[in-house]
Amino acid sequence: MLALDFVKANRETVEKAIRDKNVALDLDQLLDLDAEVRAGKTEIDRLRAERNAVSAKFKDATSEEKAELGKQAKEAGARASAIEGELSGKEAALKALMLKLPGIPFEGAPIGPDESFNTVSRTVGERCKFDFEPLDHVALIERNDWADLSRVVQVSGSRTYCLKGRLALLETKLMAWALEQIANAGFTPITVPAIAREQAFLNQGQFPGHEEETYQLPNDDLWLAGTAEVALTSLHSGEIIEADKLPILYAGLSPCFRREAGSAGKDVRGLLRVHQFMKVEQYVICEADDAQSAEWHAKLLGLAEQLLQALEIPYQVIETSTGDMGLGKYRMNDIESWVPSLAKYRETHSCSTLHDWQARRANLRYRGADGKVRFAHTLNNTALASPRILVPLLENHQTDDGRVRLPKALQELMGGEFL
Ligand SMILES: Nc1ncnc2c1ncn2[C@@H]1O[C@H](COS(=O)(=O)NC(=O)[C@@H](N)CO)[C@@H](O)[C@H]1O
Repeated sequence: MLALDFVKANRETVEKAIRDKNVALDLDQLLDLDAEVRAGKTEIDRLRAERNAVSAKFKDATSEEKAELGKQAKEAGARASAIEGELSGKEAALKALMLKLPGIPFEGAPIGPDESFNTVSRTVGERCKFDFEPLDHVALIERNDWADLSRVVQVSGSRTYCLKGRLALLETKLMAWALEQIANAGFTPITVPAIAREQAFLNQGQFPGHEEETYQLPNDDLWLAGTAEVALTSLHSGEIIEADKLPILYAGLSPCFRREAGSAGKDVRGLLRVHQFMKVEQYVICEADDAQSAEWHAKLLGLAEQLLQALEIPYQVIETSTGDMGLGKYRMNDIESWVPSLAKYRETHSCSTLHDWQARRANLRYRGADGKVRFAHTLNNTALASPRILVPLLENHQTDDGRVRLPKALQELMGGEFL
């Protein structure tokens, strides 16, 4: 969401963001509707004032004057409620259009309609050269009986899995390890429900627009979130946070649910793209200061890179294009990890700065040191998401006899050199 006065004062910038982010939004229609709503409210106030002025004359009026005054007051009141009736529809339409206003992308973002315009910022880590034919993660799993990817389908349908044995243990320890690493960086570990109300999805930005990617619990008017970001964005909604309590830093652990409605046929083999997964999420609420947001963006990215370096997974950092970063983003850097069997880097992390775009939607405010109340800034990044991270982890560390040598950071966790 953007402030209307910002939109009016920065018309060109907003129009450019609408174009660069491929948003179907007619700014004239939005501003005309806003003008109609404001004119309607002014007219209602005038009519109410007129009715009050008329009523004030009642006490000194003669009986026939009273009849006339009563008629005038009734007419003014009827006119005001008629306008009020029209207004409620217009205000709902205005709110729906306001929710489609894009966050202004930062000037360094590649301008383009989709991910083909993304650029690589940096590549880190040597891609391993195997002196044997490497297996893909599914073959490694089957060889070591580390998951059930087939019989579970008759129970839970496609894109579901059971991790088994040491791989099941590894996932649980990985989540705890990631949570602890981010907690050691000063973030408060917090477990977060995937169950959330519709308003939380509107606040975070998943709605309107991505309802079909979200599992719904219609009997309870609830939905299942695909990321802890949904609940964390609304946890402090409606509060006015004191400046000395900022930044609020959360390391959010939650199950994540995604319908992957638009992904038919994509990544159908194995663990890359599933309906339910676990994720540790880095989340920041900070003051409405672009420099602070930029610092936190770099910090969140750095923490994710630290985890990947500890897991000894080669990766690259992506500068995401205006058309690919999503409606509310100011900036988004994905991190893509090397997947040998695909001979490709695949996204495992996504780091975003949103300035106050989510905070306006979530009514997330703070009182600055100057006493002024402002909307906060929010940022988020993946710390680790499993089972997707298991794909590069298993494949990059496999040995010629189909075992997996654990990176040092995990050997102690798992009590041995091999998974
Ligand atoms: N369907 C899926 N199956 C497995 N992992 C997934 C799936 N969807 C997303 N992920 C993992 O979750 C990470 C974050 O997802 S994201 O949509 O890109 N971004 C977010 O959710 C942000 N809140 C940052 O975490 C992805 O980088 C990927 O590692």
